[in-house]
This record gives sequence, C-alpha cells and structure tokens, in this order.
Amino acid sequence: MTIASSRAGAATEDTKGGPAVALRGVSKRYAGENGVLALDGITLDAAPGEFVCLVGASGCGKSTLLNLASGLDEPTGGTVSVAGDAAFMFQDHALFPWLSAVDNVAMPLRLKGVRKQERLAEAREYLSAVHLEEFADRRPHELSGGMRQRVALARTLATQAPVLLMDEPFGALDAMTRDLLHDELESIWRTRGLTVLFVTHNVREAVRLGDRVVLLSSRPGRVVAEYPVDVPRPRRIEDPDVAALAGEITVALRKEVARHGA
Ligand SMILES: Nc1ncnc2c1ncn2[C@@H]1O[C@H](COP(=O)(O)OP(=O)(O)OP(=O)(O)O)[C@@H](O)[C@H]1O
Repeated sequence: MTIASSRAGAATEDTKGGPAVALRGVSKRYAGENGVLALDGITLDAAPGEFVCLVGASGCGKSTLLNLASGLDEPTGGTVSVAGDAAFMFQDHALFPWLSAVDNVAMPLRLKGVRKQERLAEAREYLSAVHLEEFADRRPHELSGGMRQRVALARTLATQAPVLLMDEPFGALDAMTRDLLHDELESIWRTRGLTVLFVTHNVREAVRLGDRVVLLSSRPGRVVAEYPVDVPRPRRIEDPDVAALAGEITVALRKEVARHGA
C-alpha cells in the first residue's frame, strides 16, 4: 500500500466547526452473491481532538469502518465526512524495507513535493518525536518490532493529517513495548491536538487510551454502547479504574459474542 492511497480521498470534506469525523447511518454491504452486510446504520462522531476507541468481536466491521473513514472504500448507505485529511496506521507497519527509517518517514513529504533537504530535516523531527533520532539511518530489518511501529507512527505524523485512523497498531507488540508506545502516542495526540479513531481487540488498551470506547456488535456491525472514560490522565493500563471499566465493557462484549456466535 502506498502512502498516497492511505490518505483520505473521496470521503474527505471540510466540516468546520463540526465533528472531525462524522458517520451518519453508515452501512456497508460487500459485493457478491452472498454479499456480507458488514456495517448497518452506524452513526458515530469524533470531536476535534477526541480519542475514540472501537472494540468489538472479530468480524464486526471495525476495519471496514476505518476504510470508509479513510476514503479507501465507499459506504453503500449513509454518509461519511472527515474534516481534513486522515492518515492510516496498521498492525503491519508497511514500511519500505529498502529505505532507511528517515527515508520512510520522509516519503509522505516526498509525495507532496517537499524538497530533499527540507523533508529529511522534517522527517528527523518526526523521528525524534518517537525517540528514534539515533536510528534514522537504519533500515526496517535492523530495528525491533516496537521501533518499526514507531517509524510507522512517525511516518503517519509526517502526513500532517489531523485525523489518525489506527487499526490495531500495537497488536503484535509485547506488553512492555506496547506500554511505552501508549505513552508516546498519548503525548503526541495531546501535543498535536489530533483526532484518533483507534481499533483494538484489547479492551484494556481501549480504556487506557480513549476518551470514549465504542462497542460494536458483530455481523452486521452496529453501535451497541458507548462508554465515556472518566479515568483521569495520565493513566496506566494496570490502574484499578481502567481495569474496572474494561471489565464492564468486556462483560457487554462477551454478551455480543455469545448472541451472534462469533
Ligand atoms: N473486501 C471484502 N469483501 C467481502 N467481505 C468482506 C470484505 N472485507 C471484509 N468483509 C467481511 O465483512 C465483515 C467485517 O470485516 P472487517 O474486516 O471489517 O471486520 P473486523 O471487525 O475488522 O475484523 P477483525 O476484528 O477480525 O479484524 C466480515 O464478515 C468480513 O468477512
């Protein structure tokens, strides 16, 4: 996947003064004889600067929802609006293996036509935001899994998109590394005033990071419940308040899984 195609396309429009992301009655039925109804009437807003986490059983349409928000795919019903550009970050870092960390991060700037000296200087700044300035010249295979995800995060930031769409970005990392990346993402989100839609299977991670956790049902995906997270920041994943709310959401998630046999 190229960076260009990972950024918002047709779905992007200016929604000044309104939500950063607005899904109104959004449905998605995939084509084909037995076309799956992946999403059914999803209405969901993310305010500018809000961190919204999406949880749900496997196959409930979380990735479909992010694809629609990014403009990579189109809904079959309802409307999707995003104020400004949206940038995608996946569990698979999708870095170019033949490019150094700094060249990977500079790629979105290169695609925008930013001159070499300028884009490399900027890319180094994004790398330092994720504490990787000393690894700028390494190629992806010379970095740990956590470092590669940091490079991917820096590259996502380099798109300068105000909206980040994150599809289980830390799902493959060990708990310790994930903890560090939670701290870094939270600090970047806060200092840059980003709006984040963050998909995860990990309910604790959702409560650790989110201002709000949205629970989706499976097949078709619908919004079952929304949980504002009132636990003050900074939070730790092992905080009792995080665990308590995560427990409550997990009970509701289990009910959904049982209901749909997913
Ligand atoms: N391109 C496609 N063509 C047909 N069906 C699809 C396509 N993409 C997804 N689906 C179906 O749509 C439903 C939702 O898929 P999606 O990947 O959005 O769910 P998810 O919640 O992200 O899943 P997971 O948690 O397992 O990653 C699934 O039943 C899936 O099989």
